[in-house]
Formats: sequence, C-alpha cells, structure tokens
Amino acid sequence: MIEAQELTKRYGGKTAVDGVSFTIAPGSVTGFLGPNGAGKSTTMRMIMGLDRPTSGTVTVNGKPYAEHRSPLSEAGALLDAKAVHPGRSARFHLRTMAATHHIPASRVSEVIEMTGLATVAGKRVGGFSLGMGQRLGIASALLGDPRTLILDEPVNGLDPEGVQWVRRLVRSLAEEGRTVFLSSHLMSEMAQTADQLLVIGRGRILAAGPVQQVIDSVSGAAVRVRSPHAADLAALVAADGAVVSSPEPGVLELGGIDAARVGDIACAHGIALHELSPRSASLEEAYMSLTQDAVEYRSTATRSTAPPSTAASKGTNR
Ligand SMILES: Nc1ncnc2c1ncn2[C@@H]1O[C@H](COP(=O)(O)OP(=O)(O)OP(=O)(O)O)[C@@H](O)[C@H]1O
Repeated sequence: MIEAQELTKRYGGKTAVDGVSFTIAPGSVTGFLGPNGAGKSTTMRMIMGLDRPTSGTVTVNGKPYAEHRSPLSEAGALLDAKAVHPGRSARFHLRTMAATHHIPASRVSEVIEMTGLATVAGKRVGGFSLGMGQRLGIASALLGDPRTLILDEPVNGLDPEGVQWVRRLVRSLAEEGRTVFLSSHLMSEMAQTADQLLVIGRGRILAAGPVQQVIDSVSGAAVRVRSPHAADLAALVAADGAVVSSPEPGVLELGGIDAARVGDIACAHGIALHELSPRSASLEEAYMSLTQDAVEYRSTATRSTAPPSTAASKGTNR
C-alpha cells in the first residue's frame, strides 16, 4: 500500500509535483500515466525516499520507506536501470545488494532465474543491452521479495516476449496480494496490464480509478444506433436527455444514455433497430483527451504535403 498526502516537490522555481494525494492499493496493478515531465519519476523517487518532499507525506506499507527495518522486503523499485556499476557482473551486483540487506544468496539465484538472466548473470553489466539492463533492474526490485513493487517504465527496451513477460510477472505479483505501481508510455500495454490508473499532468492528478472508469469519465458512455426510423428515435432519446448526433442518414450517435435505455425506448415505441452498439474510447484516446492541456513538450505536426526530402520533419521539444 502506498499513501500520499498533499505530496509536493519543488526544484527551485519549478513545481514538479503539486500537492498530490492518492492511495495505491494492494492486490492490483496500478498504472501511472502522464506526459514527459509530468512528475512520475519524481513521485516514485519520493515514495522510495530518494527525493525529499518539499511538503506533504508519502508512506509505503504504513511508514515512510526509510523508516522500515528491512526496506527491501517492503518495497522494491526499478527507477533507473542504468544505475548499476558497469564493471560488475549481474550476479555480483545482486549478491552485494543481498549481502548488505541480510538476504540469503539463494534468493539471488531465484531472481536471476525469474528474470531470465541465467545465461548472462556472470557477464559485465556494461555490455548489457537495454532489455537485459531492465531485467536486471527488475531482478534487483524483486530481491527482497517485497510487498510493494514500483517500476518506472519497466518494459522500456524489452522485445515483445519481454513485454509479455513483464505483464505476466506484474499480474501474478498483484494476484499474490502485492501492491504494484508502474509507469509506461505504452497505452496498449497499460490497457492490458493495469487494473487501476493514476494519471498525472504538470504535477497534478488528472484522473484516478479503475481503467474503464477513467476511460468512461473522459469519453462518456456512447451508443451507436442504426434504424429505419432514426429521426423518430432521435426525438424520443433527446427528450430523455441524450445528446444526439447523426454522422450519416439512418445512423445516430448518442451520448449521455446507455444502450439498454435506448433499446427500451425503441421497444416501447415499436421502432425497429438494425444496430445497437455501446462504444468506448480506447485508453489512448482517453489519455490524449485528459492530458491535452498538460503536455509540456509537444511535437510540431509533420507536413504530409511536403516533398519526400523535407517530409521527415522532426518533432521539436520546447
Ligand atoms: N533534479 C531535478 N532538478 C530540477 N528539475 C527537475 C529535477 N528532476 C525533475 N525535474 C523537473 O521536474 C519535472 C518532473 O520531472 P519527472 O522526471 O518527475 O517527470 P516524468 O513524468 O517522470 O517525465 P518522463 O515521462 O519524461 O520520464 C520536469 O519538469 C523536470 O524537468
């Protein structure tokens, strides 16, 4: 369990995290989403006691992380996969961590197996690919068999098999009752992996809750209907409070009403329906809509009409 109360972090004049309060519950995977610079890494570092809050508090399993007697069994984190001495082997790195935290060496072998590092565990970390570095970071996070896992971009650099592996791993850790809090920029991945979402923009919480609830809160439930009597139906559902639009003759797109209510109204008035489909936005659409005012670094549009030699205009960061 992670609990933040009015958590704030300022760097000079820059407010990276601005009075956020949230609870990350055990037994589920909570996805942490937000544009570049939104404050995700800063929040995660404060949870792990690596950055001191300017004000507010954050606890892990009931206490500030640094106050736990065996912190690695309370929370394990992957925050910066590159933060390992490049001259050390993966096994040496994990053994050193284990020795300083009274974790048995047998656990080092276990996490090496769990993370698929067995064939490279004796090699220098400096020669690792991005994906191997991520696996080592996840192995380090798992070393203390922690009740809470905090993973910043864990699938970054992993191949599709690795991405699936992370998904299965975090799901099974949550099913064991652990708290799993992870960030990712891959919306499709998040939609498949997370149960809950916390969306942050410019240091503030934009949305929080179960994935579908967050999507519906942004896009609203919508229903598509096809009927030979679309105009009659439009008048009836509008009188019931629905927002009606008609993208083509005979087709209605309705907001503010659910499919069951539309079906009941049509039935009560003897109106035939040829299609009645609830529609939901994708997580990506909901995310874009939620964060549109909170994006700090926006790409310029690529001009599709430019000749091939100039069409590859690069997104520029402000
Ligand atoms: N040590 C620091 N000193 C000054 N400013 C910082 C520092 N760390 C972060 N910031 C600023 O705080 C804001 C939040 O940064 P943070 O790294 O937490 O965002 P993020 O959501 O993790 O972004 P990304 O998705 O790009 O990793 C940014 O504007 C960043 O430039």
